[in-house]
Amino acid sequence: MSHKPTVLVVAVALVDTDNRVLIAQRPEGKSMAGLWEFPGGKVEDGETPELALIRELKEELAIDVTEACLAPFTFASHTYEKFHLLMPLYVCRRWSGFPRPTEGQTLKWVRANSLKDYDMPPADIPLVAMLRDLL
Ligand SMILES: Nc1nc2c([nH]c(=O)n2[C@H]2C[C@H](O)[C@@H](COP(=O)(O)OP(=O)(O)OP(=O)(O)O)O2)c(=O)[nH]1
Ligand SMILES: [Mg+2]
Repeated sequence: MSHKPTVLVVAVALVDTDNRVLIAQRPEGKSMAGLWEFPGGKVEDGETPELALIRELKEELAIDVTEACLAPFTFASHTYEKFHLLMPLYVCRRWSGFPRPTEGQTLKWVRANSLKDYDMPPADIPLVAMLRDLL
């Protein structure tokens, strides 16, 4: 029996017309600083996962996404030292606006085959393999 809380985080693979995926490098001062991740964040009380992701994409990348453009793809379920992460991953190919780093992150568009060259949180490793198969 584990006493770790389960934390619900939503994330997205934004895919452009060249089939590249957007990743963001977590800034200094945050947990797992320096690692590359899929944009997203924690689902807050009273939010659906989709509305949380729409909010996070506005906050972190200044883009607008609609719920209809969020396709559920897979999820991560990973035990960290202090909590268990449950993280649905959506795929999104349509948004409005041009993604820009509003929170000090570094953004990068990467081919699915090259995602393995970026240091990502351990929870993300299985997701990378699935994206490689999809794209
Ligand atoms: N966004 C995101 N978080 C991930 C990924 N992989 C992974 O282990 N995580 C973990 C890191 C964090 O512990 C948690 C997300 O927390 P966060 O700090 O980004 O949450 P947030 O955007 O709501 O930001 P904050 O207001 O809590 O600072 O999930 C990923 O690919 N994307
Ligand atoms: Mg975040």
